[in-house]
Amino acid sequence: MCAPFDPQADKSKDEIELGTHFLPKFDSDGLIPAIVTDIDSGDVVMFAFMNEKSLRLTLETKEAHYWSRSRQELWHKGATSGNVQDVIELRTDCDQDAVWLKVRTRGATANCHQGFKSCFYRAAELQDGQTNLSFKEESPLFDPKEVYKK
Ligand SMILES: N=c1c2ncn([C@@H]3O[C@H](COP(=O)(O)OP(=O)(O)OP(=O)(O)O)[C@@H](O)[C@H]3O)c2ncn1[C@@H]1O[C@H](COP(=O)(O)O)[C@@H](O)[C@H]1O
Ligand SMILES: [Mg+2]
Ligand SMILES: [Zn+2]
Repeated sequence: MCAPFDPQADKSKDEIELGTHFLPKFDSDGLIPAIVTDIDSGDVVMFAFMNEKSLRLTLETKEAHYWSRSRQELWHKGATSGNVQDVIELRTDCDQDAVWLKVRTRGATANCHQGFKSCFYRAAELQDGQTNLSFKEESPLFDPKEVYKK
């Protein structure tokens, strides 16, 4: 099936940056970065990539779909864990080479496969010449071993 958006190639800068047509720019691997935030808190909860198919499925179903580079497969987030991300708004940036998904997450409301609300659950800080990570979320919202059985 045809994607409900045109490729960016051969479009003018004004059409891309100030127009009203979605003209996503995929990189040489056919991927576009997706930043994901929680609709209520505004926190960044995930960063992943989409290909044309996952972007189309996300627009059609209003549930986040990605392309997993490590698993080399289309990934409907939450298919195993139940933590489906309902997409409330999907934005693109000025030059349309990144997307921003504002989501409400189902189930345990954890977006990370480690059970945390956000994948960004640790902060880096320089201490005595060493950069240490400190946990910004107290504990995971689910037990990954139980949920993913691996
Ligand atoms: N559920 C997740 C998941 N949730 C969030 N993330 C984050 O999503 C990002 C992209 O995922 P991947 O690592 O698969 O893809 P990638 O970053 O393109 O590939 P690499 O460069 O890391 O190899 C990573 O930064 C992860 O931290 C997850 N990454 C992988 N999973 C796996 O997805 C499978 C299905 O989980 P559910 O979708 O929750 O059912 C399980 O096997 C999980 O382990
Ligand atoms: Mg990764
Ligand atoms: Zn994560």
